[in-house]
Amino acid sequence: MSSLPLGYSIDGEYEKAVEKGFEDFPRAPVDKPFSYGTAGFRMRADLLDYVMLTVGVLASLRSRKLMSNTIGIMITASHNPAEDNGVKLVDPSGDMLEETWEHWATAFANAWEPAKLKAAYINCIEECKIDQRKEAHVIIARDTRPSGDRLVKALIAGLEATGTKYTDYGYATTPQLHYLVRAINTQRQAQPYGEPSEEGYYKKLGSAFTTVMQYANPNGALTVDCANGIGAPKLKELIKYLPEDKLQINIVNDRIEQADLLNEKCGADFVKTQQRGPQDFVQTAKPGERWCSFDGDADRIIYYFNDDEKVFRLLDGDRIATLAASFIGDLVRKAGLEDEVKLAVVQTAYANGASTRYIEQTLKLKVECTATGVKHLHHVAARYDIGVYFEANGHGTVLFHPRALKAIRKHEPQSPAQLEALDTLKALTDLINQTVGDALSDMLLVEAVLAHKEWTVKEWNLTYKDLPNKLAKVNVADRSSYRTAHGSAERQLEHPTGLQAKIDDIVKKYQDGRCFVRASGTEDAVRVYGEAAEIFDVEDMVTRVIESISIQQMVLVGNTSFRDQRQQEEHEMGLGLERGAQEPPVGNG
Ligand SMILES: CC(=O)N[C@H]1[C@@H](OP(=O)(O)O)O[C@H](CO)[C@@H](O)[C@@H]1O
Ligand SMILES: [Mg+2]
Repeated sequence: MSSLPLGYSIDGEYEKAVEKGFEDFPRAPVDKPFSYGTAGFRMRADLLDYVMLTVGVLASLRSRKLMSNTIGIMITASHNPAEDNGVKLVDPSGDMLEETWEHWATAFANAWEPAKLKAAYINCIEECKIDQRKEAHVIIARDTRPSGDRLVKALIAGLEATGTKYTDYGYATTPQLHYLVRAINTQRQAQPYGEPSEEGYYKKLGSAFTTVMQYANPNGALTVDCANGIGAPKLKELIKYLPEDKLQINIVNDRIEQADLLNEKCGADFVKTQQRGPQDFVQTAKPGERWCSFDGDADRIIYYFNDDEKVFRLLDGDRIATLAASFIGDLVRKAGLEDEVKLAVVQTAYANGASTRYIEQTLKLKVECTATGVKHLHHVAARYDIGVYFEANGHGTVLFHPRALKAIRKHEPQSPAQLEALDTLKALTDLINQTVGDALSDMLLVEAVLAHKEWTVKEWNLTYKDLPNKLAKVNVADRSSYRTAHGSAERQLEHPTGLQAKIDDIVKKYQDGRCFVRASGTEDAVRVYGEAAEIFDVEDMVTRVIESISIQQMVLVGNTSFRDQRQQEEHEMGLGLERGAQEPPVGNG
């Protein structure tokens, strides 16, 4: 046993190796600091090697801090183009990395030289009281991006430098990695989450789906657009574990060997933001055919179809949330558990107002609104007996609190109908990935609910009518100057000063108008979301709000970058804005 103070490795071997690791993977020159955000680190893959090394180092500390439990590392850039990549950490429960540790990830990634990385490392050990003599365990997985191979090497260098035991699971979807982490860490508990292997994941989903479907008839074919990503081979594998006679799945966009096709004019993000289907859909889909799209790492899913007039209809995350909440709510009632088990739905400000109204007024369920980013929704949903959460873009899941699981397990059915409801409910707790939104699991959930309700996509779409809406993006030089007010669920800007009053003035002119502006957490842009009773009103309102941001932007930029009044005027004219529309300058904050 070392005679060093608690926290240090024998002879400082890890500290030295961390310092040395920096020399092998020097930090690429970048124009702004890295930041561990909503989706971990995400950027052009050629800038990421050093970041990977530091993530490996951090994961080892996180594992040592948490009683040597296994930490997950996922290498993916989700729906971004193929040349990007990214990395995120998964905590032992299968949740995302605890928020209080994000600043360590940022600090490590921004250490400019070997001595600084070593200092940040020692700082973390001291502040978090980490005993390095404890074992560290990590598992790794990645999506299909070509840069993944190289980046794994940098990551492993960080793990080896710190004496971490690791297993590389190769290719997996992000939710599969979350599943594996939880399954590994609960192996020796009374209620293990599942077999800790990829096969265990398929077996769990397959057998739960078989149980849920024993009370329902097949409901026609589903076509799945896999975004030319990791979802394709994993869905093909999953199909082997599903009851053949209950669901027919056709797969499109499964060309993972052609890296540049990843997310290219296909996938959940493309469909949601462009409000149109991928090419195969446009060319082949008949009215009423049921389609869905995954994103690049298969943690998001969006459904859609063409109606009889060939109008494209999107069934997004809000629709999946309402479908799941209504079905699970009915099961809870039918099972006789409505007094014990309460349900709530968690959304963000991007949820369509019509969905919120439908949940509150028709389904009579509680709705909570949180900040954007799954981790915010997840934490709020986890407080409820059953918390259904989805972002409008199709990322979400349903969480069953241990007290709800216990109530479901212990309940004695009083009739065959109660037994059926209870059986189905129990199977749903296994079918639904409890760690994170999961396109494969969510797809089976939607398919099961539609089959039980004997609904086509048209009937699903009829439950409520979406308010016409638009999500736009304005690229800005410094998104950090756009800040929303605390407690406003990101619906009110408090900075730049005066902009919110301008937006309020615009919005009040439109029937059922709602519009808000917030800085993206993942891109150098601000997002503008608007909805109103009529589509032409939405267009008009969003255009005006964008104009007011562009003017604001010029004011902000004008204070710092324009050489003179003339250059600023030329810039404005280039944007086609009228001089008279300009606001008096407000400070650049
Ligand atoms: C409006 C929108 O869709 N925002 C997305 C996007 O976040 P932004 O912070 O808006 O860039 O990426 C996040 C990570 O994938 C996702 O959680 C979120 O829903
Ligand atoms: Mg994703």
